[in-house]
Amino acid sequence: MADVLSPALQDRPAPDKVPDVHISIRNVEKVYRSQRGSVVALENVSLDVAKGEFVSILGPSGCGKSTLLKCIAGLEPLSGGEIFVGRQRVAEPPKDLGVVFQRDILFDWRTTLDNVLVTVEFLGLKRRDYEARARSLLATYGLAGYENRYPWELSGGQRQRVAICRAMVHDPQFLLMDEPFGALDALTRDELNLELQNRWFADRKTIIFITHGISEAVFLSDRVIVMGRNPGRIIADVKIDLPRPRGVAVRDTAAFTAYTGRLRAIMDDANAGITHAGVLS
Ligand SMILES: Nc1ncnc2c1ncn2[C@@H]1O[C@H](COP(=O)(O)OP(=O)(O)OP(=O)(O)O)[C@@H](O)[C@H]1O
Repeated sequence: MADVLSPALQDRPAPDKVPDVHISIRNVEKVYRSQRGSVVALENVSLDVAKGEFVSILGPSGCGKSTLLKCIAGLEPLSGGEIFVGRQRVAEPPKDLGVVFQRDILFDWRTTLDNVLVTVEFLGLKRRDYEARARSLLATYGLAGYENRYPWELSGGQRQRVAICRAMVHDPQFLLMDEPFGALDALTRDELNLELQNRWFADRKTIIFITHGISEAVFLSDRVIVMGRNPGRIIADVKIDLPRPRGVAVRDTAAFTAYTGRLRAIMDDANAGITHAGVLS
């Protein structure tokens, strides 16, 4: 984990000239303006995510993690810079995208299966073409037999599994996850981390995962990005070089502890407002 300066992203070739870059965030600025003044939520944020890569974003509250995610998802207009998903410059929500939010936002009047198929309806796709996949995804996430239950009949962990199935039902190539397990108890969170990792290992979707959990980020990720605040910006980019697939026992290894220790120190600096001159690799 040597400290090295990364090459300036603006000096790299255009995203459509780099075949394995899936998401390219280039010099992104986001300013929220209101009658009470302006908030610079993101300043000069640049990040490339490769196809099939699992990248987590850590950072103190208010550093712009959710804003960045909404910009990638085409849900917030940029104040500057540009974002590419594949060869497409993001101007509206990309179809090839699944999003999971911290709160599952299931519709109470819809069954589990109908909640999963919401995405298909929203995208104007034919429900019958996706029903078998929806059932199979639910089975993969341990929800076979729950297809006709309503959200209020499910536990928090089960609801979040439904939300993940809903994000994946149209087989998108990339997933954005905003603290999807933040509201769950530690045991359920561990279980879902393991499931997500195994699923990712099989599918190799490109995933950007926001979390406050350092251990969760190290466990799941190929790289962990740390953001600082005022203004929101990237202060570190740490490659997690641990063998895959990872079992829970990896957390007891010295290498894992070294990563969490290093990231905790960077997070402490971020909380204290200390700026890192370079980017870690
Ligand atoms: N719609 C908005 N209008 C004005 N300011 C906003 C808006 N949304 C977010 N902000 C501000 O932008 C900054 C970044 O917010 P954001 O929600 O992206 O941070 P975050 O890192 O996701 O925080 P948390 O970890 O607490 O969820 C904060 O200062 C926040 O107050």
